[in-house]
Amino acid sequence: MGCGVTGPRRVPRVLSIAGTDPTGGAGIHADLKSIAANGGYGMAVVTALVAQNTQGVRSVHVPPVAFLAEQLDAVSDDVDIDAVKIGMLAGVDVIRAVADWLDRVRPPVVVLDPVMVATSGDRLLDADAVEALRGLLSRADLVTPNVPELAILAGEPAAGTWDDVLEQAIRVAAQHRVRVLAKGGHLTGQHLPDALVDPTGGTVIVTEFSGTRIETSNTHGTGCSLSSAIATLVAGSGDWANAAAESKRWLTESIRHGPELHVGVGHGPISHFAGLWNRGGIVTAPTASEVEADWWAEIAGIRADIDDLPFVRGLGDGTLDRDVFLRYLAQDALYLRDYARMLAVAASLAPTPDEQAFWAGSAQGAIAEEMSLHESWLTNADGSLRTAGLDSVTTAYLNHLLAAAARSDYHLLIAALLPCFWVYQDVGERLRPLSHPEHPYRSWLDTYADPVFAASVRQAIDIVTKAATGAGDAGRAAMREAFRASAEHERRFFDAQGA
Ligand SMILES: Nc1ncnc2c1ncn2[C@@H]1O[C@H](COP(=O)(O)OP(=O)(O)O)[C@@H](O)[C@H]1O
Ligand SMILES: Cc1ncc(COP(=O)(O)OP(=O)(O)O)c(N)n1
Repeated sequence: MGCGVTGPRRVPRVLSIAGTDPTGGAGIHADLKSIAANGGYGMAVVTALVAQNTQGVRSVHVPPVAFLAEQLDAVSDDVDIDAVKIGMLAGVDVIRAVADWLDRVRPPVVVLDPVMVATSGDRLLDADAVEALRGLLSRADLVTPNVPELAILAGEPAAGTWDDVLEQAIRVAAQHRVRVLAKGGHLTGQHLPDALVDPTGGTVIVTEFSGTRIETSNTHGTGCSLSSAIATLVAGSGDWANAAAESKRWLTESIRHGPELHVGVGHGPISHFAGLWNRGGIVTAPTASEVEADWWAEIAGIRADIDDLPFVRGLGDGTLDRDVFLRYLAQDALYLRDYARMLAVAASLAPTPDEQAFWAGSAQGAIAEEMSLHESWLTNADGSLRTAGLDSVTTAYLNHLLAAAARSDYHLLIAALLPCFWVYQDVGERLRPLSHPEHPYRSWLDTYADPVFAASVRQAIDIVTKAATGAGDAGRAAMREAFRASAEHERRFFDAQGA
């Protein structure tokens, strides 16, 4: 069985073919925001320039249709389009040009919002263009009419109840063999459902999405935004019902925050990015090197204290009592045995094969180091092993690591594991030059010259700081604290045996 590894998310490339709204609430402006808010890369081809604001439409200018065709070709000649959302089409000539282009390019997802009349009551589609618009239905995968638009597509009077809306949507869906998103915005009442009517599997499947009407006048561009969101999400997942459900959830959140924007005095826009902003979307993350500098500075005091410890000084100048040193190494060997286990847990939680291999390799390295300590230092003259039990300082350090591992939180665990690499190497860097042929701890000091160890410290720092950049503010703060606490345990570990 192949176990896939998640790569970077593919960003759907979504084209909006629609009119403009200089106040940014509807048309291509709303579409681009909606596409971005739902994780897509937005592109736009303008069908009509509309002088409008939150109070209404003042005039419409439709550029020559040949220029529309040029815009469409400019995009499709260059970009692989994952989804198209079609909004305001203005008139018959524009509809024909878009239909021709769709027939040539055949984008994989086409969502048609059959824009006919704005909230203000102003026409956005010529009266004689309705039949041409019906002709586009067969080229769409989903059509998203509001109540009056659905009635016009059905050639019937507008529905007055949700049940009537659903029946009308089923008739339109069956007649044109196209999915219809029936929307309840133009009905009255607290309950405000939408429903996906899907005839594409032979029988018509109706999936209803319940909702509650928000008391607000910020509903300008809701239809544009909803249809763009669905096009974007379905391009990513292929799941129409889920895309519609998620889009409605996002739209509801965005409608709720619309009034905070204070845009216009009429029907104001929705706040497309409110959810993102509220969840930290405009906070920039530090780079990995900024995290590295910040964390290193955070433990500067601990590092200075370590350098000053009698144990470390004695280790450097060779005056350290041998028995004290051996007690230290005995604890180190005990520590390494469990540290290797935590490294193996990190390997099991790692999100990529490279990181998995790194932690697994480090676990193996820690066990090898423990075994070599026994061989070279902890074997008594009679061949027996010098034994020791875990002291309280080693136990506390291991408990800190165990707690991080027990939470199965990869980020937290690797932050807690890092000081054993980094602080150890840092201390060694300063001790190593003190080594000389007669130094009693020469072989131990010289291990710090090992370039393989230096490379693995570098890799550990890179992995952990990169993970921290993507961990979010709270996650990064927790990682920093786990890192600091481990550095403090390192200090106590050096200090524990006295000197
Ligand atoms: N006041 C509101 N509260 C919550 N959702 C709304 C509100 N008004 C519209 N919606 C939602 O906005 C979307 C568009 O609705 P609708 O008004 O029916 O279409 P259009 O904007 O195309 O005229 C639908 O998902 C609908 O449920
Ligand atoms: C250029 C343009 N296109 C569409 C609309 C209508 O937008 P819609 O999403 O239907 O929003 P309402 O304003 O009708 O709720 C528009 N005004 N301008």
